Amino acid sequence: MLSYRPTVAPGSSGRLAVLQRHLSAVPLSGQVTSTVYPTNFCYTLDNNFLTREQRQFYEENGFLVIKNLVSADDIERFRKEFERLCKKEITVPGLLIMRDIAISKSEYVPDQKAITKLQDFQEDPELFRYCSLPQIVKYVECFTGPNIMAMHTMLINKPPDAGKKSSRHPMHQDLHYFPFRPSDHIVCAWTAMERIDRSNGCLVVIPGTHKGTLKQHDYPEWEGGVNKMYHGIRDFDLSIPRVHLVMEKGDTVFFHPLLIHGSGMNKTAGFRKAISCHYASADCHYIDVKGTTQENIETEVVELAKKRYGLSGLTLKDTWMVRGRLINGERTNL
Ligand SMILES: CC(C)CC(=O)SCCNC(=O)CCNC(=O)[C@H](O)C(C)(C)COP(=O)(O)OP(=O)(O)OC[C@H]1O[C@@H](n2cnc3c(N)ncnc32)[C@H](O)[C@@H]1OP(=O)(O)O
Ligand SMILES: Nc1ncnc2c1ncn2[C@@H]1O[C@H](COP(=O)(O)OP(=O)(O)OP(=O)(O)O)[C@@H](O)[C@H]1O
Ligand SMILES: O=C(O)CCC(=O)C(=O)O
Ligand SMILES: [Fe+2]
Ligand SMILES: [Mg+2]
Repeated sequence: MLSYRPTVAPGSSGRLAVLQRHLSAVPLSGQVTSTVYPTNFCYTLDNNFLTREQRQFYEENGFLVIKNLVSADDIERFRKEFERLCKKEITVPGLLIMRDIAISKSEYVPDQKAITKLQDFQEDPELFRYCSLPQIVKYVECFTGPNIMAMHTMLINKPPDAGKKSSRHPMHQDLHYFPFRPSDHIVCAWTAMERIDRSNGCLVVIPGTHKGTLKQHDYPEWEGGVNKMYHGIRDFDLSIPRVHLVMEKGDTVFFHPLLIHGSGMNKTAGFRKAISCHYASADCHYIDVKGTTQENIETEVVELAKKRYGLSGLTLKDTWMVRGRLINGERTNL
């Protein structure tokens, strides 16, 4: 059985040392049991696929790392497809190609290497294969139940930092972007396409924050600029201990949409790659975000849709309805 050892930010407090010991001790993958579980789990479902340890870990921490879940062959295929898209050998409806703010504002002549992220690849059959990989969907079902929608897809190509620290992703909760609930039936799968550690900007999480509420998000006040829509938690206290998820190629983390996370600066010369999908139960329902902390992101997304597609009068809900794709079961609500 494999076990998972995170690294911990400097200045680890006693509390964090305890957490680290806890994290290292827990076996996280490889076993399917038919144990009957007690009923006090609220973030995972009773489908007997996760081990009791895996369930307990997710319940307490809001994330679960499964080692070596995606094969090197599949990752190679995603990488090739990414290159074809960057070189514009193919075009895909709805695909959003985003450059890093520091690169977009510089004299730098953009080539495929200037791309920081592909979003909304649901119409690209090769990349979308990621979202349907059976070994991923098996885990997803433990959080969403059998009616599964792929709501949001990304291939993140974190560039070498251009010296402005804009390759960082501020600490945030993904639920800020989502006008659907309940949050416990939403989960992100994020797969490392190569080894990812602190040198190239790994995911950084604050364990247990999935038990909290959705916080106010705004643009952080970063001197070197912030990428479009990279909102962060307002007045975020950086003294709170963070856990750095060091992952090998193919390792996959499943995490709750309220889990506070971000990613560090890429200090290497390479483009750090990860592929991800946010899934939700098709039985979730849309909410109106007017008058909530999510109103600011709705305004931005709606403005962008207007600029790109000339459509006015959209809501955040509309932009998600068109992107969602059924993966399993029945498309009931979303
Ligand atoms: C859970 C999940 C949802 C969490 C997240 O994914 S958070 C991040 C979400 N991010 C996004 O959705 C990013 C969306 N990206 C975009 O909308 C686009 O890439 C844009 C930023 C609008 C740029 O697209 P496009 O218009 O095609 O690019 P152009 O090169 O023509 O530039 C147009 C104006 O936009 C600026 N720009 C380009 N890239 C960025 C950037 N990364 N951040 C901020 N501003 C940017 C660019 O400088 C230009 O500005 P002006 O010269 O018009 O003032
Ligand atoms: N000044 C800041 N304001 C807001 N968020 C920050 C700030 N500095 C870092 N962060 C965020 O904190 C998270 C983790 O950053 P951290 O510095 O711990 O990781 P790192 O850069 O990968 O590692 P290292 O500390 O080894 O450089 C990232 O999401 C990053 O964007
Ligand atoms: O840096 C990454 O790979 C993760 C980014 C992220 O958390 C997001 O786009 O929501
Ligand atoms: Fe995120
Ligand atoms: Mg740092």
